[in-house]
Amino acid sequence: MNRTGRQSVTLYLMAQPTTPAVPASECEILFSADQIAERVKAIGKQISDDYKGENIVLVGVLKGAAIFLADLARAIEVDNTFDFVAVSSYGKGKTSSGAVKLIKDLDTPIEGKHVIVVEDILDTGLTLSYLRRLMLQHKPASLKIATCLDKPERRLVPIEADYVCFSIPNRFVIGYGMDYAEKYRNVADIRLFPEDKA
Ligand SMILES: O=P(O)(O)OC[C@H]1O[C@H](OP(=O)(O)OP(=O)(O)O)[C@H](O)[C@@H]1O
Ligand code: HPA
Ligand SMILES: [Mg+2]
Repeated sequence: MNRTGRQSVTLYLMAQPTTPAVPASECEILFSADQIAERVKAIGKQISDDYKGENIVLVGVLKGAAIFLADLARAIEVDNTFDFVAVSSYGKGKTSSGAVKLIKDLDTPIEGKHVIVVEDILDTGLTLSYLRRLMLQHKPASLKIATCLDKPERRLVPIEADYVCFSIPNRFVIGYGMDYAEKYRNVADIRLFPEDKA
């Protein structure tokens, strides 16, 4: 690379937003791993009762829902398989256009199946209302939504989940699959990210 190229790489790297240097241990615990496990077990039991004798397809929304889905699938006592979709949303901050795009589709058809879309968090509702509309086009036998967290104060579109582990106030959370700038997904508890660092 010539001298000019090297200089522009340096400038580019300097312009990148820095990832937060907040250790997870400094973020207040909202729900401990034990509290989460207890609620996931209860929701798993509720789903098992509601779908007795049926097969269920759990559809996880990458990446946030991966950890909740892994735990929920094992807490459900009726036969279940799982699949994943991924979406990308544009400008989810103050400049949100509300546009959501599918970037990974289902691997297996869900027509005639009992489907539960699994999310880590229901926030503005834009992701799940887009996915609900999309899933219904595939003509499942039934369609429900399970979310680990619900942040109802933030809703921009009307949508409710059928199964909710915890309802939370309007605070940014990390852990148990949820990220800030892709970090903290592996944190076992659900923690409050400090307002002044977000
Ligand atoms: O109700 P909404 O306002 O649409 O927000 C909820 C969605 O936002 C987060 O995903 P994100 O798109 O950040 O991607 P990720 O799952 O890979 O973290 C979260 O995992 C939900 O999928
Ligand atoms: O509070 C949150 N934390 C992480 N990801 C999110 N996506 C929507 N709300 C949140
Ligand atoms: Mg997500």
